[in-house]
Amino acid sequence: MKLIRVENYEEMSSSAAQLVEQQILNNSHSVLGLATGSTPLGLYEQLIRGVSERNISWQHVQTLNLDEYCGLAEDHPNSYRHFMNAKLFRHIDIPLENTHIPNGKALPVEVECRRYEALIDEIGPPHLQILGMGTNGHIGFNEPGTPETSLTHCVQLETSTRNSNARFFSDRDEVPTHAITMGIQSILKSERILVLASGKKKAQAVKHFLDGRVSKDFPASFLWNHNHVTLIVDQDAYSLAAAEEE
Ligand SMILES: N[C@@H]1[C@@H](O)[C@H](O)[C@@H](COP(=O)(O)O)O[C@@H]1O
Repeated sequence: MKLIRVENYEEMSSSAAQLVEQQILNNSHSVLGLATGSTPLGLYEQLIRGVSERNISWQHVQTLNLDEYCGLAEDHPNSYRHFMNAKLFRHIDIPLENTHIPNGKALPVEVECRRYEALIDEIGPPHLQILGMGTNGHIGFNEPGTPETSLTHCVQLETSTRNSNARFFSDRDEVPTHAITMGIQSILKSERILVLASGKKKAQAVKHFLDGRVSKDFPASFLWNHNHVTLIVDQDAYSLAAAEEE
């Protein structure tokens, strides 16, 4: 695991953008694994600027997103499809048909999960997968207890996850109870994985992750079983791990 320590959120976002853009420059037909949440927003802003300022072309790039809420239509303001279109896809030159996100409305959900896993194998796996980390160590929506062998599946969201994501909804009760997520195994198929963590609220999770113990109680720890993981942390997110070093 490669650890990159930076000052703050802006530096984390620009270091991550450099790695993503380098991947696209190396291979214009790159497959990128993308994440939602507030962590990658600064990265996406940088990538949008990269199109006009650094001539990065997304024309042949394909993207696979990690997860989607069950029961929300694509045009629902809180669906991850809506988020990705608004925060990235609409502002870059990627053809929308090259962007893939599980369909939260598809039924039966098991069939949608199998379709998505087959898609990962068909067009992917990603050359580079971007990940945020939940405060409980979740990656995608793989909550504690998820086995390492998991493929794309439907999960019941933990109360803590629903609470932290409630800020995006007008009412906590509107936060969906279930989501479709790529499994741990699906994520580990990626060639390289880039994990981002910023802010004090991630400090405990970062410290836990860096202790290196692999356990299904902390899903991000399975990343230690992958050979090409880079973690970019800012000072606040690293603060508890740093305190331990002293
Ligand atoms: N499903 C997403 C994850 O993919 C994301 O990485 C995580 C952290 O979110 P944030 O970046 O807002 O802290 O929580 C959400 O529940």
